[in-house]
Amino acid sequence: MNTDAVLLLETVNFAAEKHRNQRRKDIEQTPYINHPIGVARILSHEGGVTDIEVLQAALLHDTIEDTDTTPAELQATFGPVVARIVQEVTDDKSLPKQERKRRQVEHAPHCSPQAKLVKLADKLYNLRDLNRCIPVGWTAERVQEYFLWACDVVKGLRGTNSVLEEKLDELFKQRGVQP
Ligand SMILES: Nc1nc2c(ncn2[C@@H]2O[C@H](COP(=O)(O)OP(=O)(O)O)[C@@H](OP(=O)(O)OP(=O)(O)O)[C@H]2O)c(=O)[nH]1
Repeated sequence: MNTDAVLLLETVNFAAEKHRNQRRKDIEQTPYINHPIGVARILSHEGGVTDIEVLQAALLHDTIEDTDTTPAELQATFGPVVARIVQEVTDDKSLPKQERKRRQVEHAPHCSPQAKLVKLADKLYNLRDLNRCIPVGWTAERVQEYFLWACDVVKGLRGTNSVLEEKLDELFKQRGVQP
């Protein structure tokens, strides 16, 4: 097997173990790992991304934010570039939600191109997921607010991958959100 395939298997296995007890917020309680795998697949399959470190960071993108994984652990296991990309896309969960959301909008234009790719694919996955089914307890207004906020974040990520950006724009248009 080639080196990239071995690396991706190691990475997806690490993410699966870290997220093993977590579920998505949908009624079916989909295993959480479906999300990072789907984000990495959007990048490779739709975005044409072949940079292995970006694909690894996509698989790991929620490990620091949502599990006991530390930046040092990612650095030791996957190297400094992957660890840095994951840190760039990690929210500080100790902050109040509105402040976290505000910081994402503010921070987006200052991310590296690699982190911008992960963020674009993450938003595309989550918006498609909202179209597929509404998370338990969410109102239609909350869904619309997520679209509006995601549009603001994406504004700061533009000029990174035209295919992903066009697909996001189509979703915003369907919701009447002005990109
Ligand atoms: N659409 C959808 N999202 C789900 C589902 N299950 C979990 N999520 C996650 O919920 C988050 C969005 O929910 P919010 O209420 O806005 O944020 P919060 O969980 O961080 O407080 C996203 O994570 P995040 O890391 O905060 O991403 P982002 O909000 O920074 O884009 C998304 O990945 C689901 O079934 N459908």
